[in-house]
Amino acid sequence: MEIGQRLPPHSPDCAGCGPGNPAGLGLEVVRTAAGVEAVHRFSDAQVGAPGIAHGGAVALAFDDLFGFALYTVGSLAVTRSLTIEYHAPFWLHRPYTFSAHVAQREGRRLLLRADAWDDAGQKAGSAAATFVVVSLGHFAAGAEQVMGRDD
Ligand SMILES: CCCCCCCCCCCCCCCC(=O)SCCNC(=O)CCNC(=O)[C@H](O)C(C)(C)COP(=O)(O)OP(=O)(O)OC[C@H]1O[C@@H](n2cnc3c(N)ncnc32)[C@H](O)[C@@H]1OP(=O)(O)O
Repeated sequence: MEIGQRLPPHSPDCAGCGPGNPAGLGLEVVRTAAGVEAVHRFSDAQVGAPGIAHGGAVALAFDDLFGFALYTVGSLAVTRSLTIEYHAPFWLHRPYTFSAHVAQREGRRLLLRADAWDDAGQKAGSAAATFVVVSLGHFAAGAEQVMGRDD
């Protein structure tokens, strides 16, 4: 993976980054020297209080970006805990730069950190997460369910 390279979505319909999910954020994520980065503008579909992105949508952006940071360590892992600090409102339609990296690894535990800045360079949020490394089998039951569905 080269610096600046666009990374592939987790799945076509991923709520964070899937291009086929009209209700998703549609994050476009690139590799950086330290980890991964995405510039995102929250839309009217992610509103909470008028003009401000819903905190859950902001958490989705952080969580999904952490999912991309896994590419930098080549491990398959899932979120076990996620903590968000909301330093300032995330205004709709304004660009925010999210960056994330893997800070530490202890056995199956990956400790991840992320920050988000507005276009004036003010920190709007930060996040910390514990991901736990899983095998491909972790996703098998969900994939079977999707393939067997006819609705
Ligand atoms: C068909 C193929 C399709 C493939 C397609 C692939 C797609 C690849 C997509 C990736 C996509 C990412 C997208 C964004 C990220 C999500 O959205 S992930 C989805 C949300 N997260 C989940 O659904 C996870 C649900 N939780 C679980 O399944 C289980 O709890 C887990 C996380 C697998 C862990 O269960 P477990 O394996 O039984 O592990 P457990 O023994 O509880 O803990 C493991 C270790 O972590 C430690 N630990 C547990 N909790 C904590 C904590 N809160 N703090 C610190 N340490 C902790 C434990 O102490 C233990 O440490 P060690 O004893 O090993 O030193």
